Amino acid sequence: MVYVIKVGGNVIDNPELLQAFLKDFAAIPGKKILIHGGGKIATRIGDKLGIVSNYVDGRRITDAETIDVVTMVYGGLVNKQLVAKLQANGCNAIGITGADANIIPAVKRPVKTIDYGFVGDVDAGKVNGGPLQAMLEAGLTPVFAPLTHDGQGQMLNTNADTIASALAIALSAHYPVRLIYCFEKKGVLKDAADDNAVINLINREIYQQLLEEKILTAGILPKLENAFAAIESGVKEVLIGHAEDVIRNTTPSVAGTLIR
Ligand SMILES: Nc1ncnc2c1ncn2[C@@H]1O[C@H](COP(=O)(O)OP(=O)(O)O)[C@@H](O)[C@H]1O
Ligand SMILES: CC(=O)N[C@@H](CCC(=O)OP(=O)(O)O)C(=O)O
Repeated sequence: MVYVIKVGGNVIDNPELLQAFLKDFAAIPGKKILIHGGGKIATRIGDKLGIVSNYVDGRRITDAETIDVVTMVYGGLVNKQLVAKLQANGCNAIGITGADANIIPAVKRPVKTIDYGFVGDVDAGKVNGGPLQAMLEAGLTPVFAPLTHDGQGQMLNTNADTIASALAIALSAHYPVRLIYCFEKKGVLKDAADDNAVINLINREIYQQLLEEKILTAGILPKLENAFAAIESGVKEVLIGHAEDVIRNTTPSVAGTLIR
């Protein structure tokens, strides 16, 4: 089993939670990949530079100045800090973006009603799993920043949940894969204000119902859409759960929300 694990910005932003998560992640035996977000840190550093962040439907409008900020923040600061902390925990991490070894080619999102700027759309079928497999077989743990490229020299900003799903799909051609979304809630909640109202299982039918009841909002929607995309393209299991439960979620007795 290969574990493809995504950790979100709210965990990265919380030093204690992050430290505990990285220690647990490092302790997971076998082949694994980490994908990180960092949207909040990019916003903060952008603000310091006078480059204000704008979002539409949870996606950052990435103009020419913003792609430079996110390339620095995700590909540099966040990625390398995570790698150094994993190394300190005995995990042989290698930090990369989707441009490295051409693992994630993407297409700049076409302008329709909204111009997202340098945002990359990924076709999971075009992900190059080969270099990833070579790293895993060499005992390395790839750590991905949420960045892709257009093959013509331009870096692109891609949502980290989408990258995790695309990498999980590409690897599922070679290994059984469990995709785990780790964030600061115990799972998908039936009531966003009640941290204990975890929905244990979501299938397409339940998902439709939850959408109609308007229980799901903002941040959780891209996670679920990417989770279903993964399940429907060969990924064996997808879990959405708390970063504190990451070890448990690599065992059969899972905590959080299972997507089926
Ligand atoms: N039904 C729900 N269950 C869990 N989280 C929800 C729900 N509806 C909205 N959310 C929000 O979605 C957020 C997660 O999205 P996001 O911040 O993008 O995650 P990440 O930290 O992984 O990048 C949570 O912090 C939570 O506030
Ligand atoms: C295109 C787009 O929106 N990209 C995201 C990438 C970072 C991300 O996904 O971070 P979290 O997982 O912490 O939300 C952004 O710049 O915010």
